[in-house]
Amino acid sequence: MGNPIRLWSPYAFPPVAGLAPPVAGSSPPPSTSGPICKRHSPAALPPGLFVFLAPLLVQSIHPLALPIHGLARLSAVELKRPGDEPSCHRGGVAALASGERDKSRFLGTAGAGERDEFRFICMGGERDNAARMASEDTAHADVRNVRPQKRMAAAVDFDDEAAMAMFNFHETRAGVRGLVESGVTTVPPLFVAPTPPVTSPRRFSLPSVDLSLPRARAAVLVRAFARSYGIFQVTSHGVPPGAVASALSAIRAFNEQPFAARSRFYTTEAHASRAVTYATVPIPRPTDAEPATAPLMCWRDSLLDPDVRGIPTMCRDTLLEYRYMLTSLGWKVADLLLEGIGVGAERLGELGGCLMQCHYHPPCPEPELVMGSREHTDAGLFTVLAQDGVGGLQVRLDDGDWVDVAPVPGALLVNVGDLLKHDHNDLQVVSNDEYKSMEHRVVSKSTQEARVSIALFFNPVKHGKSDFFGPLPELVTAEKPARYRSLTWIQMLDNRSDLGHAKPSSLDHFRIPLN
Ligand SMILES: O=C(O)CCC(=O)C(=O)O
Ligand SMILES: [Fe+2]
Repeated sequence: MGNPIRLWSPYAFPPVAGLAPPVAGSSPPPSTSGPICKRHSPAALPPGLFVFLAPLLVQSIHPLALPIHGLARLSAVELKRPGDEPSCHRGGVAALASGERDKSRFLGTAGAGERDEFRFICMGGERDNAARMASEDTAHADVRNVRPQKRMAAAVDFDDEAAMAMFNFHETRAGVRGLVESGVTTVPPLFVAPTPPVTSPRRFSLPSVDLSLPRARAAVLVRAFARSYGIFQVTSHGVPPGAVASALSAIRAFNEQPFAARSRFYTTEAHASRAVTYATVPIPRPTDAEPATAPLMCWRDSLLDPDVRGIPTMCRDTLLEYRYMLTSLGWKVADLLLEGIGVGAERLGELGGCLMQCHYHPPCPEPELVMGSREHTDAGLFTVLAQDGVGGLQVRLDDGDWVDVAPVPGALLVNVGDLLKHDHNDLQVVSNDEYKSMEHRVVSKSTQEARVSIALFFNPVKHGKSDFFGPLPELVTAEKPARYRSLTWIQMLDNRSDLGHAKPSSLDHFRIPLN
């Protein structure tokens, strides 16, 4: 089989040096993420040409693919198993490429997601068809619970070309770094931000807390900065600078290995037996304003949630050590955040969910056109972030301006998440709006240098259907009534997937209007 990438449309990707198709059985099935987007201009490719090329394309990208005729539209359904608790904290995205049966043959597999949902993207079939096919083809799903995915049902018209381009991109298993290696001089359309990110020239210094200060003083500062910004940096945090530098270097080294070595890890699926997902995953933003756009892929490759079993050996020890140290720092920060709102540290319970995401932002030939990470707030309790010296992280100030957060050697960033949970109480929700979560994003700053960052998300340990978070009772008074209804982690994530990860926050859905 030749190179699986065909230069067939403006969305096509150039060949990647050394690229070989995955060997059947040696790697997970091809997968593509399922952002939610609407149909956009069909003018990019004459429909006749598309129909003509589609069978060739599908055959060329997967050995099992059979010709299909009339690749008309994409459909999606979401399946949920009733009563299931979320089993892992990962986005569950599955891919289906169409094939023989009713033009909807299952080629990808379903990924168990953070809400045990399965999202199928079927090419060539209508939604009902997709639902039927999905229920026939997977043993995981309860047919009675097949329901059209909320937004996709309304805007199911994924753009065929864009979705196909995404499929192709993932098929290369080479990531964004692969594009750069192939010598692209322009950014493929899938990565072009609908609105190029604008940076305000204003200088912004991130507030800083020296953790070697007396505890009471540190708590006052943490409180002040968590209230006014929702993001601050910590110094004298006890994590040796060498440990941070080594972790960042290990991620760089992993991503800069030759294609053959790194592509083994490339998958967009959450794999039970491989707790690492190395992929470029778009952050969907269903609320994107008209004109509708194709899914925006971020200019980055990420190792998501590397757990002991899955971390590539070349960076395993370094990352585990880093994670261990950062977890103790996380405890310290959690203590201070709670103390800052007058809640005893003994109420902290267990900070169970720690999720690590290691981002590699390759240099970009047209940095002004891409997003390294789309604008968003973090969902959980808080995040501790390490970045190298390249820069690109930005925060949105209250007046809407996006400003650079210049990297400070040795400092780590703390970012308050939407949900500061404690036991059955809880953050911005728990803290009854004492703290805020700040919108942030990453832009590309360099045509030459790759940027590396590692985010460690501290999430609620209990995230079942009966684990409700709400404002801590001691923070609710006659003067300051509860600002949020109680919610579960699942409801929170559902709202994020419906309403996007950026502000106005999906949290607003749970806000109690003040008279
Ligand atoms: O890469 C960064 O600096 C930020 C990453 C981030 O915001 C995230 O992973 O949530
Ligand atoms: Fe973030």
